[in-house]
Amino acid sequence: MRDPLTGIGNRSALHQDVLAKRHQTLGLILVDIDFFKQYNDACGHPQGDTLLRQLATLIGETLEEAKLYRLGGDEFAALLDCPDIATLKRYCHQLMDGLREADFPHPAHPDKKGVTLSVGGSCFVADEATFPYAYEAADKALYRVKNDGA
Ligand SMILES: Nc1nc2c(ncn2[C@@H]2O[C@H](COP(=O)(O)OP(=O)(O)OP(=O)(O)O)[C@@H](O)[C@H]2O)c(=O)[nH]1
Repeated sequence: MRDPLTGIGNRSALHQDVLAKRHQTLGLILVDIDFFKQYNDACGHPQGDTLLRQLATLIGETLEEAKLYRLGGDEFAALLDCPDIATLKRYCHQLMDGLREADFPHPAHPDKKGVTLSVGGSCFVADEATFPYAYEAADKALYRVKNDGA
């Protein structure tokens, strides 16, 4: 249940890990690369693959406590123990700080920035019934950020 490109877990692994942590309070952080299509078009698909691997490493290094997953395409997830929203926010800031420090170039970024990520998260008590809602909340938060151009 690993993603062959990055070696981290895949979507099924995320579901399995949530169920294994039933009744625990968890944070789910979803991460999506901005303008990845343009990155591939400008740098080539193999370099796009390299960026995906580099980001998997970066997310792992900046969120040491988390388990990581590639959900498909340019989407990643991190799952970690998280007692409250303040902790979740701290983790999200930690990730964005790590990305700024890494300063990956993106030659076709429309805002002439390096690689940027959209990040959204939610806290939930793990259960098969709560997970879909937690996922939807994190996904909505991510797309609010993406649409704001943050
Ligand atoms: N290099 C590489 N590219 C991939 C892989 N899987 C998906 N993609 C590419 O990821 C891109 C995702 O495109 P979109 O979903 O439009 O995402 P985006 O360009 O980041 O758009 P925004 O998120 O709205 O900024 C597509 O061009 C896919 O071809 C992969 O394994 N390797």
